[in-house]
Amino acid sequence: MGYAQLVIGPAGSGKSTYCSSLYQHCETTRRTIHIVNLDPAAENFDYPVAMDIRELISLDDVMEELGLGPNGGLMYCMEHLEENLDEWLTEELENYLDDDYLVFDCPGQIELFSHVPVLKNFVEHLRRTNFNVCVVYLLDSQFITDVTKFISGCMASLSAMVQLELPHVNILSKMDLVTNKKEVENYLNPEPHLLLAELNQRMAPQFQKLNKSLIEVVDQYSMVSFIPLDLRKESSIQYILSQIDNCIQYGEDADVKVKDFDQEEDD
Ligand SMILES: Nc1nc2c(ncn2[C@@H]2O[C@H](COP(=O)(O)OP(=O)(O)OP(=O)(O)O)[C@@H](O)[C@H]2O)c(=O)[nH]1
Ligand SMILES: [Mg+2]
Repeated sequence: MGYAQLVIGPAGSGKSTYCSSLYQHCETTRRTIHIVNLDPAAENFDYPVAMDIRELISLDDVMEELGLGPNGGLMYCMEHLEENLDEWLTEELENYLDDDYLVFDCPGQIELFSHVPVLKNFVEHLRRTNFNVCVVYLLDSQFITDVTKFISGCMASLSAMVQLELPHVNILSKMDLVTNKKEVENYLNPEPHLLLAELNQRMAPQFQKLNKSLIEVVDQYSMVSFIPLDLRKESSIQYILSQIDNCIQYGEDADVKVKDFDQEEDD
């Protein structure tokens, strides 16, 4: 069994920075993780790159040869990745054995996890190769200064959740930049009825019914929960990692054995 995090979220939300901080954290705690670059447009890395999509396809070549712009070029690269899952990914994964822990640093184009099947097929491939996968969705705390932005952030995360159908951890990144901590903390675990009241207050009366449905959707998918990430604090990274580990049952082998044993005794 292998373990993997798929780190996604809007452009600039802090995915690559999160990956490198996680790497550093694991170095200090003497834990081995491997970071994989899935962004064909990435150029500088603060972490050792274990696998790299740029070895499969070059964005510059694609843009030049096909006359595509940066976003169209990226989508082309990702589709190329999808077509080469069986060859490229399978081969690359052969370097990783049982119990290895991979973290995939994804590009920020929202289409990738909203309406093209690339990442879905990617994770299905990982799961077939016996990986436990968790989606780590980063949202920039700078963008949730009011309820409308918060809901829009939730909806984007939700679209990833329904597409990928994986355990899902929402993270509010860049907490060190937040000046009004109280205001943001209100959105970490908000009461749905308070969100609704706030939304109704912000918007014209004809949207009340829609607002109610929106909040219900978000609430029923248990979306309204974000873990704050403050990279200045080791404890913050540690906590997030432990939540994710929990989702993918990393390090629970010992527990599982104890449970099996107990069960046998009960039977
Ligand atoms: N202050 C602060 N800045 C951050 C933090 N995380 C990321 N940044 C900055 O935000 C910018 C974008 O960060 P990246 O890690 O490149 O974001 P990304 O999600 O990988 O971006 P794309 O790959 O382009 O989608 C950079 O200038 C980072 O230095 C954080 O926790 N605190
Ligand atoms: Mg990045």
